[in-house]
Amino acid sequence: MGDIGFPTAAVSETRPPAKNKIFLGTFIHSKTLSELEYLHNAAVAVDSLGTIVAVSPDTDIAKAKSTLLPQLNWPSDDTDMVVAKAGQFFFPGFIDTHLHASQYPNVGLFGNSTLLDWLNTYTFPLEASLSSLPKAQKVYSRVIRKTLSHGTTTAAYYATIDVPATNLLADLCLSSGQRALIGRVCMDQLGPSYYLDEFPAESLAKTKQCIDHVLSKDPKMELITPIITPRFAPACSAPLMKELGQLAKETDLPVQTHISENKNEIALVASLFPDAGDSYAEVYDTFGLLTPRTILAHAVHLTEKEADLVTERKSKVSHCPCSNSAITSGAARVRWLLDKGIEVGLGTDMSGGYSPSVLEAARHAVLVSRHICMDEGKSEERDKLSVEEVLYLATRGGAKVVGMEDKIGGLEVGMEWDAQLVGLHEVDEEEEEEGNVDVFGWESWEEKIAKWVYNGDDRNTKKVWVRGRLVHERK
Ligand SMILES: O=c1[nH]c(=O)c2nc[nH]c2[nH]1
Repeated sequence: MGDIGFPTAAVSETRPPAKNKIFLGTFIHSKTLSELEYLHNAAVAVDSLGTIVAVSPDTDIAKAKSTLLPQLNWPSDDTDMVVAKAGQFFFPGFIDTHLHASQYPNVGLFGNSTLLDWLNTYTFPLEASLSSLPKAQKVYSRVIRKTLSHGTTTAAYYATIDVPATNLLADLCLSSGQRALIGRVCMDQLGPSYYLDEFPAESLAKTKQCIDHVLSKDPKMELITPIITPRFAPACSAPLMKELGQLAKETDLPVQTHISENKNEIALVASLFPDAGDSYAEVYDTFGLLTPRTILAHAVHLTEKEADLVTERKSKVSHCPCSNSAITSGAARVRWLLDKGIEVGLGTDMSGGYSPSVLEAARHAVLVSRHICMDEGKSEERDKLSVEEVLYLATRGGAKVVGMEDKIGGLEVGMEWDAQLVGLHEVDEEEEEEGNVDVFGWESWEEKIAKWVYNGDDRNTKKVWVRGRLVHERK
């Protein structure tokens, strides 16, 4: 499998020397929210550190060798050429802005539950059991491999309250080469007695241990980043949220939490925090947790005033349509959030969500937006999200949500090569079919992309790179 895999020690010190690479073929990425850019017969040059250093139109392999290599001063025997086959294209890696690595074994297991009973029945027992490191190793290795195989190059992970298991997740992301935000879950109330931080001070100290661990392994946060993770307001006491808000201010680290997912949850927040503002968003704001680096998952039932506050604080939203439908939380109004100027990305939210695939989240986002349109009297045709728009949310939008828009989400010079090679099956009577998307040859590229969004899966994800390194290859 070539140069797959990183050692687990600090990234910058121990990376094996990588070769320069030139990718050749069709490149597709979002230009704006509503527009994809298609570059055919092009070459993208990626240096040994994984940075895109040239994008060259009208370049085939011969021209790349005769013109691009000399321009870059790269010796041809030290440069790998990666050529897309007919029907294949390069696309930015997906960014999953919200998922619980620890809940992966439970995907598809939610019955008819809704948030609060789902947490007690399915979620807390599983998360608690991951204090067993062999079990955590099995679950975390699998979720990383699985999400990579679906083209997820960056993941904002929740782990559990357990420090060694959370640190293991960080180590495994490093060794697998997946870019990740690693969050130790903080919760000192509401959960069962066997799965709680005892005191705010303990929760804070354990969070700091995980932050230190991540920074000791990747001091420049080139691949993994610690993220402060108050589970959600009902599970965090006021003193704990205050400490975590203070920590966010001191460290300028990102924060992730849940907001306004379910109506009973919102009522619970109002009853638990009568003195911390008038709404769920104001509770977080009271404790300094609504920062420009905060990722708010769900945001299904935000009021106008709350959305305005989120806009003002420049906090971001992770839209989790599979989860919102599966555990009957509601339909988040993405167009409305975007109109408010809020940055939105997509989250699989495993295991509230049942699928590891951001592509699945993208198609579900399209469908949920149509349900909003059918909710007569409230919405307009323009609430519908297009294929182009959900692909933007899956890449550039997600990059903004995780605060990495200068590095990932697009394929321009200066960005890092976090990308996937997608192949769609060209119908041929002689050949066995591969995957669920059939291309007959008369489709435009726009139509091929639409077919991929609605019917594609991991069988179409042929290769995946993070920072220029191959991290998944479909055999
Ligand atoms: O979808 C969700 N998954 C969770 O694990 C969780 N915890 C609090 N709120 C939550 N929502």
